[in-house]
Parts: sequence; structure tokens; C-alpha cells
Amino acid sequence: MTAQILDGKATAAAIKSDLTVRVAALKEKGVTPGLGTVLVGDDPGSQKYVAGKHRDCAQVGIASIQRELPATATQEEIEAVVRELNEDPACTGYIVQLPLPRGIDENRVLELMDPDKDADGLHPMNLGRLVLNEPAPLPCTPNGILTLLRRHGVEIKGAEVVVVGRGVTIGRPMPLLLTRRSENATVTQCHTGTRDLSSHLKRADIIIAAAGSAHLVRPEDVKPGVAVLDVGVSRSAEGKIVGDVHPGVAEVAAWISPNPGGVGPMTRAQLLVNVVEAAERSVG
Ligand SMILES: Nc1nc2c(c(=O)[nH]1)N[C@@H](CN(C=O)c1ccc(C(=O)N[C@@H](CCC(=O)O)C(=O)O)cc1)CN2
Repeated sequence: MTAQILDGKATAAAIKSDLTVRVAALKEKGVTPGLGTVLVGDDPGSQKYVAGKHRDCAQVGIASIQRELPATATQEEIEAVVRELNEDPACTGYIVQLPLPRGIDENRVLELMDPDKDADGLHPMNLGRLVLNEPAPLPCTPNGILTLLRRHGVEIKGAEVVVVGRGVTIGRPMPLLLTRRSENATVTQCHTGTRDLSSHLKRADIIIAAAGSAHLVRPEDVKPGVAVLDVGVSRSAEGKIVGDVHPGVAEVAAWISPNPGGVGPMTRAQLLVNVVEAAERSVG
């Protein structure tokens, strides 16, 4: 069996095309959605992701507000930028690019954001709303993964899903989305403390690998017909992306997301969805 591709690039393009129409409708009502980004430091990966977010904004007609601080920025300097974006009427929604430099209290920065402008769905108020089943902007990568599965017709209802990883952007919120009544999946969360990862992976109908550990998921660990989402980003000596999923898994799986070209573009598309939805809410 050779797996079919969960094509994030094409799916994101379709979402952006739909958003272009919605942004034009908002502009006719006098509202221009604006995405703010706060980038601290000079991590090349973060710089690339933020640049990509603004490229996407330009494509769909969303205005860009960019704030950059040096790696030496203090907690107070970062918080001052967050306060400024909270007050800026041109900024409909914004994100603080993660991770922040060592020594910065990330949670304190996220907590300071206006939850109504939280385009990432990572503010504690919005994560709490998700737990309580209340409407909230959804974390971009987990929601992007669900959209990718749905748009390719992969059955989520009743599926055994194994999530590998427990980071704040993917691993923690992913099970919350998957276990909503609308999804009805059964989720096992694995992490570095899991004793026998392979035994869990072998049971899975869907694997979401977000551990950041190169080729962690191997062909012998998965059952035939599984859908595999590769969210991991490690780098080879040449700087190329190496995912969490061994290439041989494509010979066993029914569905696989390429990396790059799978979950990454979906993360960016869902961010735009959150910005447009926030702007739509503002006009009622
Ligand atoms: N505030 C946030 N910080 C981070 C998030 C997040 O959702 N919010 N997620 C990741 C990084 N990320 C978004 O910010 C992100 C990662 C990857 C991509 C992407 O499009 N990747 C491309 C490949 C790009 C390359 O060649 O390096 C792909 O997969 O095709 C977009 C966004 C951590 N921080």
C-alpha cells in the first residue's frame, strides 16, 4: 500500500480562496481585518513562519502589523508591545510567536493578551472555553489537522487517535478538539514519559506525531490503513526538515501528511480563519 497524501498546501489554498471573499465582504462593511505578530529574537525558523503569515495576509487582503524585538528584550518590553496591540483598533487579532527566548515567562505574556484578539487560541481564557465547550478561537495547528482530515474524508468519529507530544500549541489542545461530541474520537496522549510508545501506535487509526523527534514513528510501529500526521520539525545537517515520521510509514499507511507541505500550511490558514472570524464577530 502507498499512502494517499493529506495535501496541506492545496487545502490551505482552498481555505485562503474562501477567505479572500469573506475579507472583501468585511471591507465593504468598512472593516479591514488586521493580523499583528510579535516576534522576539532572531530564530530563523520563527522568522520564516512569521514572514509566511504576513505573505498569507497579503494574499487574502488582511492588513499586517509587525512588531519585532531583539533577543535581549526584557519581559517588560515584550509586555509593553502586547499592551499596545491590545489597544490598537487596526489590530483585529494577533499572535506572539513561540517559543520566546529563554528567561521570558511565556505564560505571563500570553495571559496579558486580550482574549478577544487572541488569534492563536492559546490564551488561558480561550483554552478554558474550549474545555467548557464554549465558542472560542481554536488553536491553529490542532484545528488545521482536523480540517485536513475532514477535507480528505478520513473518518474521525469513533477513531482511536494517538497524539504524541504535550506541547502547548499542539499536544495539549489536540485531544480537547478530538474528544468534542462533534468529533467523538477516542484519544491516547503519549509523551516522553510513555513506557511503550510502539504498543500505543500499533492500535491507532490516526497518529498525530508532534514530538519533535526525528523519525520517531517507524513503519513497524503502525497498523496498515492508519492515517498519519507528521507535525515534527527537526533539521538535518543541511538544514532540511526531518519530520517525526519515518518515510517508510508511507508504505503501510492509507493517508500521510507530507512534511513540509502538510500541517504547516494548514496552521497558517487556520490563523487567518481566526482573524477573519474575529473581524466578522466585530460587525455582528
Ligand atoms: N504563536 C505560535 N507560535 C508557534 C506556533 C503557533 O501555532 N503559534 N506553531 C509553531 C510554528 N508555526 C506557526 O507559528 C508554523 C510552523 C510551520 C509552518 C509551515 O508552513 N511550515 C512549512 C515549512 C516551512 C519551512 O520550510 O521551514 C510546511 O510545513 O510546509 C507554519 C507555521 C511554533 N510556534
